[in-house]
Amino acid sequence: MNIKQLAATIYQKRSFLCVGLDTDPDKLPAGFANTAQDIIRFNKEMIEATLDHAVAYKINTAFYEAMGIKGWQIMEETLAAIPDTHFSIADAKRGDIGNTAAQYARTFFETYPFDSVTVAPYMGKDSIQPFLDYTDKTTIVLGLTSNKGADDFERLQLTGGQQLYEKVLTTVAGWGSPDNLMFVVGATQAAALQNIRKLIPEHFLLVPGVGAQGGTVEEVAAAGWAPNCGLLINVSRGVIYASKEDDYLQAARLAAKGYQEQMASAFK
Ligand SMILES: O=C(O)c1cc(=O)[nH]c(=O)n1[C@@H]1O[C@H](COP(=O)(O)O)[C@@H](O)[C@H]1O
Repeated sequence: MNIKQLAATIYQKRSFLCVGLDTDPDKLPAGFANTAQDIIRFNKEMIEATLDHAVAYKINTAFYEAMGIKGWQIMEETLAAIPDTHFSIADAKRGDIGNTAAQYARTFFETYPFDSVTVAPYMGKDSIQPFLDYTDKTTIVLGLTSNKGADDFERLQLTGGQQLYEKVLTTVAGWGSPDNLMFVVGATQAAALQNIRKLIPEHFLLVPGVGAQGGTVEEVAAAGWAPNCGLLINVSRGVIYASKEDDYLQAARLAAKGYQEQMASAFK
C-alpha cells in the first residue's frame, strides 16, 4: 500500500489509527509462553481484534531483534498476517552510508516486504536516498521525536534562528515527494505541530506518543490536520496491553475503537 491508498482508506474508515505491535514477551497475558508460536499467535490475535478500527500496523523491530533469530521469524509471520488493506511499517530507525543503507532498504522493502520503514536523518542524503529509490514504498524520516532527548539535538537553534528539526523537515522534503515520504513527529510535541504544518503542509506525519506517553488525539488532530488528513497516529502499549487478563482481546478492540471514535470526530 502507498500513501495515496492509505489516505483513501483513512477517509473511508474515518480512522488514522496505527496499532504498534511492540510485543514484549514479558508483558503477554497469562497462558502465553515466550515461544515464537505464542508470540505469533498474540500478534495475529491483536491484528484480528483491531482490524476494523485501524488503518496501519507498525512493527517496532527492536522488540523482535532482541529475541534473536526467533524474533526475525516472528516478524516475518506477523508481517504476513497484516492484510493488504492495511499499511505496514517497519519501525527500524536505520541510517548509514549509502551502500549499507541500500542493504537496509533491501531488508525492509524486499526480504521483509513492508510498505514503509523509519529512517534516521543524521547521516544525510546518501543515507536516505537508497530508501527513496524504492518509489512504490514509503520512507518515514524522524523529524521531531516524542522523547525528552529531542531537546538535545533536534531542537538545537541554528544560526539564523531555525531549529535543527525544522531544517531536517524542509531539506528532506526536497528529496522525495508527499507521495513517498513521511515524517515522524511525536504527539508530545503537539505545540510544534502548527509550525510544522507551515513548513510541510502536505506530508503525512507518523505521530507516536498517544496513550502511554501522554499525547492526545484531539491535540494532534487540531494542530496537525492537513488537506488529506496527513496524520497517522500510532498507539502501541495503549492498545496491545489494554488488559493482561482474559479479556485482553476485547480490551484491545475497545481501546482501538475508542481511539477511532476520537479520530472520526476530527473529519470535517
Ligand atoms: O518512530 C517511532 O515510531 C517513534 C518515534 C518517536 O518519536 N517516539 C516513539 O515513541 N516512537 C515509537 O512509537 C511507539 C510508541 O509506543 P507507545 O508509547 O507504547 O504507544 C514505540 O514503538 C516507539 O519506538
